[in-house]
Amino acid sequence: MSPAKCASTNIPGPRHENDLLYIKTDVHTGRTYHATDDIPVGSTVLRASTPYTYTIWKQFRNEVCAECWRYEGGRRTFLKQRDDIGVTNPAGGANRMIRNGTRVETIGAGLWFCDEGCQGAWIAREGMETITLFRVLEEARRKKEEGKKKPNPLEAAQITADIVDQAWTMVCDKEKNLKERKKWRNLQLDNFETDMARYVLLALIHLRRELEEAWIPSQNQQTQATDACIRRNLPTDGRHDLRFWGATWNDFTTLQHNELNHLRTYPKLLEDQIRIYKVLKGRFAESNSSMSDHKPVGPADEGVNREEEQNHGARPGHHQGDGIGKTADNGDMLMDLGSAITIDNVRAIFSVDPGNSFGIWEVPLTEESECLGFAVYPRPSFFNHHCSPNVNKERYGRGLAFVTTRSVRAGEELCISYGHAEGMGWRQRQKELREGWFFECSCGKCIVDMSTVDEGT
Ligand SMILES: C[S@@+](CC[C@H](N)C(=O)[O-])C[C@H]1O[C@@H](n2cnc3c(N)ncnc32)[C@H](O)[C@@H]1O
Repeated sequence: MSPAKCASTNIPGPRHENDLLYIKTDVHTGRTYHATDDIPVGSTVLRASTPYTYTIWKQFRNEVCAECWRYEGGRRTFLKQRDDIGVTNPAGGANRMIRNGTRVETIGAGLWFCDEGCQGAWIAREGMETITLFRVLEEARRKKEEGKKKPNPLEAAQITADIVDQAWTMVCDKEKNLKERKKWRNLQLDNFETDMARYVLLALIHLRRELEEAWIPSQNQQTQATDACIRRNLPTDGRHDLRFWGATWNDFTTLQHNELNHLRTYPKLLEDQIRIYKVLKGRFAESNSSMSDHKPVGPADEGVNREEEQNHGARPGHHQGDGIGKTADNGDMLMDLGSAITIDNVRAIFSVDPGNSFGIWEVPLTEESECLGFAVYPRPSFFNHHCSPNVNKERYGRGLAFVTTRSVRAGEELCISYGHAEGMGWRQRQKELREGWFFECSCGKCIVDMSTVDEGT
């Protein structure tokens, strides 16, 4: 693959997407995009350069570039950079550089990159501290997958709004008990839960940054941002600002919430979500959290260096703190996530995922493409579904472009297809959309097909 394919921000199309679209609310299908003017076939009507939050599944994590999402059918040789390894650290506090001739590793943050360009771009947007936060979360990942001890998971029929509220109220009550909360620091997550926790954590980090009026990127982050932009021939200010994640928390949370539908379909998820909340609260929002205690681990558990641990048990510049102003191993200040990790926020993040997220599909898209993860892009989530859509979604790196597949008249609704509806009969399409996206499709094609459908079609 040529380097140009790594340029995730290089998406064709207009910069001011709202010139072509407006949102109108329909009583049956909610908010939906319409064309402001006649639009020719092949026009990009909307693009999103990066999701607000996303996750790449663990099984693909070391095969996919964390920045441009390049994937080569499981080959790994193109992934030259990992986490923040090799990143120049003006603060001088790096813990995983070459020390006494030995590479010192801590547990990985689970980020691999094609090259320094992709690594720099990721760091420019997310900040070095996000790597440290991911590393802390990865420490909660169970080393071995175990069968879960969940004797009596709720049945779908038992899931009601009251039951879900009650379950979270119990968590809220337990949270008041210091002894109970201390236990949360050591809770572990299985692979699926950790992957979901990464999705939640990234959204919380973005929220926290937004709230943190006083948050000023460190000199190190600014240098990284500027370098990455220069390398990619991008402007060094404005759009590629450190605070740019494609949308705001408000954009993200105004998406349709689907908590109840989702939990009714997968009742077991309620326990997973609660466990994830406890882990996030326990590790990122408690005094003396594992962020402060973040240490190298031993060779038996992923490239450990015991000597390093002994020598640097209490590393310089490393607070055993109260969650505020902790210092990361790289010298940057770690943000305090405590105020962002609330039950309401975590529930909102979970309830936006179903029905709004886009699968991160291997490109070029074929029948055999792998689904590498999922991502939520707030603006594109206002596209409604149509079984014969007039807009197609194309992935460019971590960005999406939405392109008309035929000419569209001013005022016409612009729709994409959520799944692989093409070629399916009406009943099958309805079933897929009901089970996967929780709605009865009332697109123009379904209305026509419903009236002409034969029994059993
Ligand atoms: C990704 S959101 C699209 C934006 C949504 N209309 C809103 O107001 O937020 C998906 C939701 O839109 C509605 N929707 C989308 N396409 C639809 C269709 N063809 N028929 C009925 N409802 C649809 C359903 O409520 C679905 O859960």
